[in-house]
Formats: sequence, C-alpha cells, structure tokens
Amino acid sequence: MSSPSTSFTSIPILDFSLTKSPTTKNAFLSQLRHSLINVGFLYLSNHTVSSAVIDSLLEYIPKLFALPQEAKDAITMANSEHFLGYSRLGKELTKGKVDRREQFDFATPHISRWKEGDPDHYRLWGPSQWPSEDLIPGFRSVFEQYLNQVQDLSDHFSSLIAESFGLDPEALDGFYDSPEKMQHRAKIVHYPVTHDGSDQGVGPHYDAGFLTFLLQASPHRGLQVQNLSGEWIDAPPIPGTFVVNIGKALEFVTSGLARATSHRVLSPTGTTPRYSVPFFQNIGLDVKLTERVLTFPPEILALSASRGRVGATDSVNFSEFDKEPSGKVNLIGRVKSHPDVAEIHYPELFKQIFPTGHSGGASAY
Ligand SMILES: O=C(O)CCC(=O)C(=O)O
Ligand SMILES: [Fe+2]
Repeated sequence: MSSPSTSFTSIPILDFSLTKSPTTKNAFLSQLRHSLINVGFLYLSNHTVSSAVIDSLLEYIPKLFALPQEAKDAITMANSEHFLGYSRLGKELTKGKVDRREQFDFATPHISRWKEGDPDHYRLWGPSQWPSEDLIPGFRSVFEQYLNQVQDLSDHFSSLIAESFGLDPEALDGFYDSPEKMQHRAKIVHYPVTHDGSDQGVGPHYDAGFLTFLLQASPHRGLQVQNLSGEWIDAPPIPGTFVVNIGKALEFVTSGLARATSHRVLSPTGTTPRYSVPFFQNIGLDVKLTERVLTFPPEILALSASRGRVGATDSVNFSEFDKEPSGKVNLIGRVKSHPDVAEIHYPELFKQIFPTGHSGGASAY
C-alpha cells in the first residue's frame, strides 16, 4: 500500500457491505484510503442503490436514444440556461476536440435558483427537461428514483471518505448546502460504434466536482484511467458495481490527498453502442475552496508523500478553483464544453472565453 511511486495497473474493488459492521468497517476504510490516495478510482460493489431500479434504467436507456429525433431535439440543451437537456452527437468538446457521444443531461429536482441580483452561476441550477411521458412512459419516475438513491449513497460515501482520512464523519458537511439547496447532475450517454479511426468517445479529462458515481450501462470496455506513469489502464464494466472517482474540487480541499485522476472513453468498435450514466455530486454553489482547505493527521499526510509524483497529463484542468466559487468554476466548464448553449444564454461569458468564436478553438480545454 505505501510502496513509493508504484503506479496502479488495475482499479481496486471495494465491498460497501463491509461498512455495515464495526468489525469490518476499518478494513473498508483502509482500502478506501489506499484507493483515494494512490488511484483516484475504485469500483463499489454491494452498494445501496436498488438493483431493480438499475435494471429498469438499463432497459430504458436504448429506448431513450431510439426516440424520434424530433422528440430528442424538443428538449435540446440549447433551450436551457441550466445546461440540462439533450445534446446531439458531436455537440460537445473536450480540450477543443469533438467528443463522439450523444447524451441527455439531467439533474436532481431543483427550482430555478437565480433571482435578480444573484451571480450568473446561480442560473446553473434549475429543472431538468424530460422527454414526453407518452413516448417513454415511466422513464422519468425510474430515473428520479435512481438519482435520489445515488444522491443518498454519495452523501454517505463522503462521510466515509472523511473517516478514512482520520477526520470526523461530518468533516465534509460544510461543503454542501442544506438538501433543498443542493443539485447534483447526471448524464445518460450513448457512444456509437466507430470504424473510421476517430476514437474519442470522450477525451482525457478530470471531473470537476467532489465524487462521480458511474454506472457502466452496457458490457463494453472503453473507459480508461491514467496511472502515475501516464499509462492508460482499462476500467471494464463489472456488473453490480459503480465506478467511483474523485473530482478536482475534492482533490483541492484535501491538498491532493484524494487524487483526481485523468480518464477517457474510447469509442466502441464492435457492432453495438456503449452506454453509461455518470452522476456528478456537486458542492454548494457559493463554496470557495481556498477558504475551506482541510487539515489532516500527519500519519495520513505521510501516505501521500510516499505516493510519488503524478506525471504531466494532457487533461482538462479546473485551475479557477483557487479564486472563484465552485458554481463559477462549474459554469466556466459548462461554457467550454457546450459553447453553442453558452452563446445563447451567457453571451458575455461566452465572449470572454471564446473571443474569436468557438470554432476558433480559443478554449484551454
Ligand atoms: O462514459 C463513461 O464511462 C465516463 C464518462 C465521463 O468520464 C464523464 O462524462 O465525465
Ligand atoms: Fe469523467
């Protein structure tokens, strides 16, 4: 566990049921600590999200993408100042390069947050756009149940992270607002088969927030995670698990103890598409990370000192966390990923980030 600068070659699998008994919880916390410090990714088995809800969601996903194009376009993200809705294939960028995926961005229920005088980034949070109930009956209810259960799991998981680092279970609570003032986002993603050699399902990137819970919703490989030496390690789907990874915000407030790890998805090359459902746990919109950096016991800090240095990666970064509130950092990320939506709803910010228009490739991403 503490061997210096070893680079991982696989992603650890953690059994969430170990947290239920005081006799096994410590073993879980120790595996969690190792995964956070050395890998930044883990699989979580025997978790608390209902398998009936997941199975039902898995059945809906191909039907969702098979909806008529007009029904999907009716809820296009361009309608939404919250960046919620449908994006056609090729509408999203990572580091200025087009990703080959089609997706729906949804979020946990929330009112439109922004009021006169509020900062622009309050406009990020608001209601999802749902496909017509007649066309896909029951989907919304199943997905809302799913989001609710993953949200509960993510809350619980954040207290386990605190404990694994020798802190009180509540140590991360100050990063979240009260539940009715929180909104978490999730996407349902379709990676079509490609045979033309352009394999960027999604390009190398870090996630921005605290924790991501990813459901790999078809049996395809494609997700890859970059280790300390820069090699790409496969993270194949394991039925019954989530892939959990650390975002840049959690890395920042743990002074790098918890690693945000670069990852990407290669497009499937066989005959069937790949599907996935990432859930991005947010923190409060107003939280300034520099004001809340945590302090850790010295024996925990020593573990990260022996980890070895992370080599240069080619990933998207979120360098604005050292000055801007978390909501603003997220808004900047959304503008860079979805410039066509930003141009409609955030014309000023769009101009600052893309002074020559978005085809000019001015983005740092
Ligand atoms: O589709 C996947 O497996 C991962 C997607 C991802 O990393 C992301 O959307 O941030
Ligand atoms: Fe990601």
